[in-house]
Amino acid sequence: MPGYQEPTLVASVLSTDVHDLGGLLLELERSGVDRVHWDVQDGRSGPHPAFGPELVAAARGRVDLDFEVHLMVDDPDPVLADWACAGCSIVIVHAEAHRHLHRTLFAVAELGARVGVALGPATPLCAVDHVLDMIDLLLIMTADPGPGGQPYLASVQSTITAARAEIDRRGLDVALEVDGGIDPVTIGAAAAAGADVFCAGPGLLYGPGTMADRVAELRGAAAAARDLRLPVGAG
Ligand SMILES: O=C(CO)[C@H](O)[C@H](O)COP(=O)(O)O
Repeated sequence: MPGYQEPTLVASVLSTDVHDLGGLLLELERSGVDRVHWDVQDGRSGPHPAFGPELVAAARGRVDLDFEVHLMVDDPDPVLADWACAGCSIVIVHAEAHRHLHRTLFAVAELGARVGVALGPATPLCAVDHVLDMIDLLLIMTADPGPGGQPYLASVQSTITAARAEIDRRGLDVALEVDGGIDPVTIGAAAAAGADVFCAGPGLLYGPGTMADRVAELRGAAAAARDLRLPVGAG
């Protein structure tokens, strides 16, 4: 199945006390998480100002995990370089923020970062139709921008399904990420719809059991749902 990857697990650290961040990053690395997701909200597109690039640059040297930044801001262009230079290998901007999305995505690529575009839960897939062939990652929000701990919006399921179908129809190498309300049950729904990258926040960081247990449970649930999609012998 073109572009359909092994499940990638991404940890959103939005809900973390910055004083605990160093230890948490090391624990995430030990537990087998694939990368760290930094949520940036400007008080308009998303309600809470969170991390700045200086803090992320300081964290960059602490772990080998990949970093991605999710810019939930109305005007990301002035800060793209700050985040790429802070060590975020994937820079994700919102399609809703732009009249000139191509220009912003070219700017991300020129900075040497992988190019990501996000859709809010109410935004239809056609908002990225014209850029799908120039991005590395499409992030579909399965909760509104805001704090962690919101429920998974099942109404977004059809957007995930449509995105997977379009990526495969065009034979594109675009990772399909979901973000918001991901838990051991909803991760299966998202994987069954075709997502292959799963961002989870407080449930992954602070849920029951050890972090390694939670990582294994989420990854296992995603892989099981993914395997149901695959024809026998593929994978
Ligand atoms: O984008 C986000 C908030 O806008 C977060 O990544 C997301 O909410 C993570 O937390 P949870 O897994 O609890 O939904």
